[in-house]
Amino acid sequence: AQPSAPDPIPAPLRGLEFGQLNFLHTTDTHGWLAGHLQEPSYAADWGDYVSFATRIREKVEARGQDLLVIDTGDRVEGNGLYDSSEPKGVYISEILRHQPIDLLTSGNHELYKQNTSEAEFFTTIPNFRGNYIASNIDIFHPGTKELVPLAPRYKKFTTKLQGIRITAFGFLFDFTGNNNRTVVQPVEETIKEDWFQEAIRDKDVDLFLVIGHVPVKSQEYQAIFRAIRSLRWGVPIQFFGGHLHIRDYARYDAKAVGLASGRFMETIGFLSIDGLSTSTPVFKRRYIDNNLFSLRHHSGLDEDGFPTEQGRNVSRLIAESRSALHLDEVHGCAPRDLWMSRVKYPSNDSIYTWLESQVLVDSLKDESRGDTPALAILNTGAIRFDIFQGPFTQDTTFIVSPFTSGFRYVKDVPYDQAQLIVGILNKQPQILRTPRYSPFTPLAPPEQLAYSNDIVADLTVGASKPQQAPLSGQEPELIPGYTTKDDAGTDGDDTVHSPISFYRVPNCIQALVAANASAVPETVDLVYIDFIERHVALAAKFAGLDVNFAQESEVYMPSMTLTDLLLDWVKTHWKCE
Ligand SMILES: Nc1ccn([C@@H]2O[C@H](COP(=O)(O)O)[C@@H](O)[C@H]2O)c(=O)n1
Ligand SMILES: [Zn+2]
Ligand SMILES: [Zn+2]
Repeated sequence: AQPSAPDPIPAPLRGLEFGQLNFLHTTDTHGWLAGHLQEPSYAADWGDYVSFATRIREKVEARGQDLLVIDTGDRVEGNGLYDSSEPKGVYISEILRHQPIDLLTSGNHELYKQNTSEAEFFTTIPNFRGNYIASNIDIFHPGTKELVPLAPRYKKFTTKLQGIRITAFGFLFDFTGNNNRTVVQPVEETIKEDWFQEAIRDKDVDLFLVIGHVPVKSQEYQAIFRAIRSLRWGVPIQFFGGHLHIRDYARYDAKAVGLASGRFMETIGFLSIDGLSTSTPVFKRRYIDNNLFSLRHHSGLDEDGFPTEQGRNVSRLIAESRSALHLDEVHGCAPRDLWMSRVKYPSNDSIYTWLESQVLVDSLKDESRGDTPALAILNTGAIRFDIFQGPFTQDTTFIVSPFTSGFRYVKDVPYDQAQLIVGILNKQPQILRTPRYSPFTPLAPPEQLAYSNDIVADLTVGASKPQQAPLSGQEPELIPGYTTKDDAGTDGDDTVHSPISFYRVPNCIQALVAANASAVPETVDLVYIDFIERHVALAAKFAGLDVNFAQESEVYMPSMTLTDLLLDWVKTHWKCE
């Protein structure tokens, strides 16, 4: 049976302040279109979002105002609904298209693999007829082999009710890990192109709208802001961003702001602009917790009035898709919660400590290498979500570890030098993982940024697994969750939460896998996830190793991915009572 999403939770809410032009924004949904089945705060699904967007549109249009719905990429990779189908993504693209999205663009995850970028080209882009923009991405057309824009570079349009004239761009940050059938032009170069320079010289524009898979506090957005502002000092500029998986709001000047709306369908971003043509436009932002209590409240409708027929159909489609994919099939039962950053690393409840000390030690072994000890290095970014105590399902498998990266190794490397590599990788700034905060937020001197076990106390951070809303005595107890601090202050979240502590996580972890755990080996097989090969190769050089990775590395445990390794371990070790 399909488990139903947890009941909505009553909590103190801040309302939406509508304006002349209103936006709803999602980013980095990573396939979580079924919502969070184990977390009441984020349990609404894409069907509920379809109903919500309709209800908000009805509300603002009744006041003569306009609504635009935006998505800024990374719609793929990270959830069983996307990753467990063959081919990947077939259910997701069918579900996504039922939300009328006015403007959307690509994230880096749409470009890691050739299949994924071609699915964008042949399915998602046609599904959103004319609304998908790709200002700095090209693709080699799979038929003609010619290099062509992935989608139109920009779009000029007017809004439905007020005829607001908008020129919209859609950018990806300066990403270099894309597959070789695509080309990502650095933003700083794209903005010198004639088409961009002409577009920003157009005088008949009331608003420049820049959507992108780009952090709102980034050099890329600063460059776009400067390019537009240097020519068009009086025109408002609205940015929507993503990629860092955080809630964030940036104020570039009195007429230019940017909003980032979190990750994994936890957040629906809301933004309104009033007084567009005045010298002092007013911007209001809200980060909505994606649950039915919030969505109904902001729509001003109850359980019966809120859902639309279309929304209900999409929720049904999601349930049917999950069923077809057997996402609720239980592979084992986790005996306790394991956290990515809610506890210190290393510690008993750290998912990374569990990986190092149990999963890798028990399961990493290439039969062809006999008893040769291995030193295994993983990037912490390969793990995407916490594990909650209880059933570990087919869905959990991909939620925790969606990527198809396998292992590679270099034989017989001196252990003394190999064991230095992880330390070198962890001295780098955030590579190989998504930082939970903006790199522009001053946190600590740079030398301390690499990795320390300090609590990250007052950051804009995400929440995991909020408790049920306990009401004791007169005072409602707050539910732990997002307590966002951004350029407009601390009142952005719709739900008033108590804060959650987060701890820094290193870029990489390592485990020594050896038959005789107490002996220090002379040489080891240096094993690593193939995704991080170029970083490991560079760090190995710094460690004094003379290894040509392109020539000397080989596949370790052929056709075994980290996902397979984890799942096998869970099936063997986490039996349900
Ligand atoms: N095969 C892969 C692909 C990605 N990663 C990790 O994901 C990070 C990027 O994800 P965003 O959602 O933040 O764009 C990347 O930095 C890696 O940490 C991976 O491990 N393996
Ligand atoms: Zn992402
Ligand atoms: Zn991203």
